[in-house]
Amino acid sequence: MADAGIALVRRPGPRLAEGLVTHIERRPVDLALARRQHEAYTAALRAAGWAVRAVPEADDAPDAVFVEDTVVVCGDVAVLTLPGAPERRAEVAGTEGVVRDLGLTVERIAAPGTLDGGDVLQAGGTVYVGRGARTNEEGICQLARLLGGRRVVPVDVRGALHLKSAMTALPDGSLIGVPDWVDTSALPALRVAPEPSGAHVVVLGPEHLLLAASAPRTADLLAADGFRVTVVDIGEFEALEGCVTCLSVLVPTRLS
Ligand SMILES: NC(=O)NCCC[C@H](N)C(=O)O
Repeated sequence: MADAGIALVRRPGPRLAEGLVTHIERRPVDLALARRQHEAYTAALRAAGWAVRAVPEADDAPDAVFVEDTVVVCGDVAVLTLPGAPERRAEVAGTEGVVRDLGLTVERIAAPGTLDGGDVLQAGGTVYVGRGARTNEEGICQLARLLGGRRVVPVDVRGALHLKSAMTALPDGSLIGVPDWVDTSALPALRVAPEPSGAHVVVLGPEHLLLAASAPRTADLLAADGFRVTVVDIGEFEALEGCVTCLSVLVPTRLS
């Protein structure tokens, strides 16, 4: 059964260990283990009802596995990004082919705008966009125009790579994360995640969440709230500042 929608993923390439690190110390990455972790992550999406669609691999792009950063899907519109890190811009072409195949309306961020998908958090009817090292004001303005009609709220991010490194949303649109990493004055209440990696929650279904194994206290907290919580070990991606959110783009089934 795969009725939740389509999940875009991209397998880790041979140069994964060369991926960018900004806020953490570089440590070695075990490519074979990363590939196994990615398969388990993909299996968790499938088990939750998502039809997994592979974006063509991009072997020369070490960070290509973090496919979320290449596109923002909002309703029927797919906005191809212009990643803030020049090293990552070649990743977008492969994603474009797939979103065109899905029949989405394709738009794109253009220079001098920059925008990473990891900075875009859709929560309820609001689109929060992180303003920081990877996403600039011009990128946010372009996104707001392309998503015309949606409420777009810029949020300053400090000390974290992306907005979704710092906070994500639960199925009811409420926020969970690390208050020190975002300008909370732009936000409604932000529930404090007991550990930093608990800031990253993927909504697999109305009562089903995906979390990293490195966030056991957050997993317990959300399970106590009544959520079904699936946990995956993504340690080799966390070594490159990745999280559960950035390894996929979920395109929910549109009900008509
Ligand atoms: N959305 C995300 O959180 N993406 C993680 C990207 C990690 C990658 N090493 C980078 O620095 O771009």
